[in-house]
Amino acid sequence: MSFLGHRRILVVTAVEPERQAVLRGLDLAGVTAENGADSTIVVEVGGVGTAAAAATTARVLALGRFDAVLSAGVGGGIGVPVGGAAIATASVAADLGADSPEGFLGLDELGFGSATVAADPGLLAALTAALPDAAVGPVLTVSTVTGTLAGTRDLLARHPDAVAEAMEGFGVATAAAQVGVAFGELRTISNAVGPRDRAAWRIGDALEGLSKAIACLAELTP
Ligand SMILES: O=C(O)c1cccc(C(=O)CC[C@H]2O[C@@H](n3cnc4c(=O)[nH]cnc43)[C@H](O)[C@@H]2O)c1
Repeated sequence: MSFLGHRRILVVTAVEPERQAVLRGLDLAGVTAENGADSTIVVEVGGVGTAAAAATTARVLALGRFDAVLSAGVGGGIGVPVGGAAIATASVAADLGADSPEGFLGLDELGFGSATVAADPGLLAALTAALPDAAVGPVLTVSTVTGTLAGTRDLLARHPDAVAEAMEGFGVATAAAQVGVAFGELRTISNAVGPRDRAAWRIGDALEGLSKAIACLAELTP
């Protein structure tokens, strides 16, 4: 059996409710995920933020049992409605750099490497085929959730094609790239990126969307 065209896939979520949503989706499709030695799919909680996500991903990938990793969870939508899905063409560390009177200077401009990790083309193709209604574009990874109009405008000016914002993708991607494992990112939308309105977040809708998306992925897999 395979999942998304891969023999052994690791799914990394930030928090346990996201892991449970992924497991419900697999269950809906009749796929069993266990954190055991023989599983096709293993779902791990990595923690919130890039450091925890990268460390967890690196630790689990070091077992050498995986040929793909998917960063999955809820996220802020950029032109994508609550409950909808966003698939990353790349994960971008959008606030990794330096501020300056002239504006933000990213990692690339500073000469310290790249703030972008592209999704694996095969994994991206499998995700978009299974989820034809999902938005497809760069998914931004931030350390601080965007919460002001000025911050939103700055971010969108720098990343006009971005479809979502979350806090882990770049960390998972960096760990995957270092060991040559295929990487992808899937987000379902809990809130719009914009001025902070925590009461408007719909985590439940996004988790339900995540379960449905994962079920679609599993059903499409031969
Ligand atoms: O209420 C808050 O201020 C708050 C601050 C930090 C994190 C949270 C979470 O709920 C973390 C869970 C998870 O959610 C992802 N997420 C969801 N929406 C966004 C967003 O608009 N921008 C960035 N990340 C978002 C993120 O990946 C976290 O892991 C709440």
